[in-house]
Amino acid sequence: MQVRNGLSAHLSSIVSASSPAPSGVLPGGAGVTPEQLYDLVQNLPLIAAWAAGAALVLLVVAVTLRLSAPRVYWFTLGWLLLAARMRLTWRRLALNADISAIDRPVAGLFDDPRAARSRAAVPLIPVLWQIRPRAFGVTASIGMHSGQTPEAFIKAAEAMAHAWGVHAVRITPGRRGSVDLTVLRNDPLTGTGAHEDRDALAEAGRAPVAADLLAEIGRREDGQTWVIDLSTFPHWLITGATQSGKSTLINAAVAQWATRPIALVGIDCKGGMELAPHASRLSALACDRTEAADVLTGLLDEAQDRMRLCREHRVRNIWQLPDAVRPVPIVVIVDELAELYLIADRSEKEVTQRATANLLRLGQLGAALGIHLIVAGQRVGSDLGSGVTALRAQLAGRICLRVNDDETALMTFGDLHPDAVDAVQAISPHDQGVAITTADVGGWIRARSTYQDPADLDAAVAETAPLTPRLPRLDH
Ligand SMILES: Nc1ncnc2c1ncn2[C@@H]1O[C@H](COP(=O)(O)OP(=O)(O)OP(=O)(O)O)[C@@H](O)[C@H]1O
Repeated sequence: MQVRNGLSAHLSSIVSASSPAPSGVLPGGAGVTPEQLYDLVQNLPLIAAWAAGAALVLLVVAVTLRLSAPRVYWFTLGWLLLAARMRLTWRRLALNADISAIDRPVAGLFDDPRAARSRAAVPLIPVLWQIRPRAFGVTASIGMHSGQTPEAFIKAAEAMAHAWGVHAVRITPGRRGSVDLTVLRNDPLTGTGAHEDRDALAEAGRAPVAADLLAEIGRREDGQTWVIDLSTFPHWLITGATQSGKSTLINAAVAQWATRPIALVGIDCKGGMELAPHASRLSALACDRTEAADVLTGLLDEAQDRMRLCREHRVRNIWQLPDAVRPVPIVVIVDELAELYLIADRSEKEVTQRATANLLRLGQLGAALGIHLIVAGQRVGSDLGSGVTALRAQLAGRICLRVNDDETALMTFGDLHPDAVDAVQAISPHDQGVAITTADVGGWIRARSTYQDPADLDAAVAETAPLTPRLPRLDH
């Protein structure tokens, strides 16, 4: 009660501050008597408690809003916080990222040139203005100083994204003397929105359980489990010299997919030796190029059947089909890619062309139709023909174990992550099972497969033979 009286006295003091100052006011004409000041000091703990309480309530409201209504949160508070961060960091960012201009002293007509030279050069910070909220983030403009060009700002875009904790900053030249900023707070393609879509589909029972297509194969150097997740990267290229640990890694993944309702198809043009131990769990196994061409033709027919089914149900991929009609996913393992592409004599030309064209077509169509490619090779180079480069473009997931030639390292990572090529070349022959692999964040990472006895893996796969789905299109 005493506290309340104190606060009301303080409030009335504020009201009375606008009225003529009574006798005994503090010097300076602030209109605050020593009694009022005493009251104010007395009530400081209460005012602090109120402020802390209000801040806490605001925080709870903000967090709740952010979780339950992200859009409302963004347009009320989120963008203001981002704008404040942009303004607070702008000066330091401009200096560190080399986007400030220098005001060099110039001698005037009547100045002494030596005196002008002795004056210190002053950095000129470009003007950040017109920060406006948008659904994807904010837009803003930067007013450049004379002598500045948009290129310097384009180079600094990544530094801006880091300083402001956003997904990306895009810079476009604006009106003369300015550049326009588009600040994307999340990756609109893979951010929370995409996960929400997937969650919604999963709830409706129309999305694959992510774990169905995900195989755990080892550990990454950031401590996370190394996985091949076909729902993130539908097709994979795996390269590695002999004895680098390729088969161990692929077999570990196969042993997990084999326990699930997934069809496995093998293409092993070296006589089927590598995949032979899994034969009882494979829906089809091709052991030479002619068989490979036939199996791939069958898979393409299967892809066309699935396309027709999707069309009939007016959906864009098999995961949106009703459970009752949804076909099983198919994982096609191609061991030793070069065997499929290299032609020994002209008589093999037609069959090779058929096989490689079908493989490429599957890479282009397969992801939405639940047909996934795991393509492995000791050596993958441009000498295999332009078809290999076209196929590589479809294989977004990459794993490169130790290789014996630079070109294979370049073929595996040179197009997507040139900086990963050096990391591949640093893998020593003693590092069996160590690889550079595609990562969802950061592009690539070092990882090591978990070594499992091949005999154990073969036995585990053999036990799953009764689960083998039949693919009528591959029955010959
Ligand atoms: N993750 C691992 N940790 C430790 N050693 C491993 C690992 N993976 C493989 N190795 C070792 O490397 C040897 C070769 O592995 P693997 O057969 O998988 O290689 P590969 O690349 O398939 O060789 P090839 O092409 O000749 O068949 C294995 O016998 C094993 O001793």
